Amino acid sequence: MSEPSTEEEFTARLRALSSRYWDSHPFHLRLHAGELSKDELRLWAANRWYYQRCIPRKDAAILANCPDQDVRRQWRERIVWHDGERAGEGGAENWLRMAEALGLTREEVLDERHVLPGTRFAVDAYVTFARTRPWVEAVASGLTEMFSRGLMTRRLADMRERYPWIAEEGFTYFTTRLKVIEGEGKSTLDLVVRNCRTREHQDAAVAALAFKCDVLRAILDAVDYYAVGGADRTTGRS
Ligand SMILES: O=C(O)c1cc(C(=O)O)c2c(n1)C(=O)C(=O)c1cc(C(=O)O)[nH]c1-2
Repeated sequence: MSEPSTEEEFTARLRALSSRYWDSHPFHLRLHAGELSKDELRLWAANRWYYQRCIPRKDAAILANCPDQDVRRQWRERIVWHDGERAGEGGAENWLRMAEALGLTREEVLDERHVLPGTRFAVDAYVTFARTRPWVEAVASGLTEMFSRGLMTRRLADMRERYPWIAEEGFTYFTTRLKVIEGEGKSTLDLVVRNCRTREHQDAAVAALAFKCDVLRAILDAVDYYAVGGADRTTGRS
């Protein structure tokens, strides 16, 4: 069996996956350049909703699989952040408000009528991964968040500038997310490094992060196909 990487080498291997992250996806490039129509932005928000909705279930699967009380105490905060302490609060609620600011009704987002098959398959694969893999691999798969801060900061600035018709309340999801993201990314990285001491575990964590990058890109592939081609969502034909 190979020797484990040092902490620095292991961290560098994880960070190197940033090239596979969804910031460079053509759909994100068009979003940032201000090139999306209102319908395309709505399709994006309604599909991302399915990801947002499933994240707390993914995190609950991690809790269920994790025997370490300290880790569980730290991790459960994520579920509270997304679901809120009570109805009408939390990240999921703020995502819905953004969808409304883009012109969608709450009902059409909640009933998932715009969620594309590719989005559903990709997001469901992420939840299944967290349910079925060791908890530390599932935690490692969430490390895409290390890469998300720069992207989200740019997205917020570009959307405010390039889509001035979006009301400021629509951006609360991103402004509040940005406040927690740096701390979460760093503590998640520490957790993965501390708990992956063999080469085998380190390789599994790198593979988990690569898998997650593919989940995210698959969501945008689905949205991009229907947005660019103007394909009919029931037949898939242009
Ligand atoms: O807007 C983005 O680009 C972006 C990316 C990611 C990510 O990289 O996984 C997350 C989020 N946003 C996000 O808002 C969020 O709550 C989140 C949770 C997770 C996760 O895997 O647990 N990723 C992300």
